[in-house]
Amino acid sequence: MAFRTARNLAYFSNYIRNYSTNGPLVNVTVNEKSGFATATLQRPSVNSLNLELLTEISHTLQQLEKNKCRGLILTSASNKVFSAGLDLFELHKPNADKIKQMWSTLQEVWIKLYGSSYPTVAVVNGHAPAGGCMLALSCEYRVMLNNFIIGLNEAQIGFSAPMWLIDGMRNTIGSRQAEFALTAGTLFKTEEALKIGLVDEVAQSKEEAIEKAEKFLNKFAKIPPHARSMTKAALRGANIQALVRNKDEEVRSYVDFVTDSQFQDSLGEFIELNLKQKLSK
Ligand SMILES: CCCC/C=C\CC(=O)SCCNC(=O)CCNC(=O)[C@H](O)C(C)(C)COP(=O)(O)OP(=O)(O)OC[C@H]1O[C@@H](n2cnc3c(N)ncnc32)[C@H](O)[C@@H]1OP(=O)(O)O
Repeated sequence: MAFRTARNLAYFSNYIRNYSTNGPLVNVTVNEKSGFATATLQRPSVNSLNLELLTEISHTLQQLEKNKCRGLILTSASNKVFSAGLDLFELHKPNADKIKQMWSTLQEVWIKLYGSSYPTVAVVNGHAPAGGCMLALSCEYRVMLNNFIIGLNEAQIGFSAPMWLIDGMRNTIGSRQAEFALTAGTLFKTEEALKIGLVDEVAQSKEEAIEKAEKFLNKFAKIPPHARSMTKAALRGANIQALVRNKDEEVRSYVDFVTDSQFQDSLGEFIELNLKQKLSK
């Protein structure tokens, strides 16, 4: 194929890069000029994290690392929900093998996103409870749109967030606020989240949020990427290593916990109370 113009060439290379990372549940576009990638979660209707979506996010992060991504903006195709967290219908009356894979892939996603060598921003353009908040917290910067909620509400559902996520929350909002928030399973409105430092900026539209995200990523334009990533690794490495050491044990105890009848009862009640779609009896 002959490239008649530089524009044609740029279009083709953009196509190749999109092609290599895109899947049905995560759309990735790369701005050839800035080198920034935008990964858009698009699992209808609320980007709940089932095994398929988690696997695709994990694959996307791996590809971005391999392609020496200059910066990532993580966002949602929905204008109401960034991500509703783990797929609660898949946690209810589960297949133990699938739950095992789900948790292990969730750990992988956190390790890759929290530990990425490139800078990351979450454009939180919708609600972000539990696993949705986890994705946003793994990024280095959060820009959130007004009138949504974000937080780690695991306690309300009947379990505790894992240690690595508690540490992420603590590092972001401080120990005292983290203790209040996690023990009560608080979901914060955008303005409240800004006040406690759970999000960094508020935007009125997705376009404005993307602009703010790019402005954050551009701060690193003159910083040598290896110096930036070494510093990030020094700051985040201990948390990652703690999970890596305990990965299999955590999966085992999580599977035991989720399959226990006491948790299943409390999850069933939560679903009945909070989600429109009722359980099939
Ligand atoms: C994260 C790492 C460690 C911790 C591990 C796990 C923690 C978790 O992630 S557990 C998941 C916790 N998630 C929640 O508590 C969110 C529950 N959902 C909501 O609060 C609301 O749905 C939400 C605020 C996200 C959106 O509200 P609405 O815009 O009003 O939408 P609906 O409530 O009508 O929901 C639309 C549609 O989506 C289904 N849904 C919502 N959340 C989930 C979910 N987590 N899993 C699966 N499905 C979900 C809901 O049932 C509706 O379905 P339909 O009735 O078929 O339309």
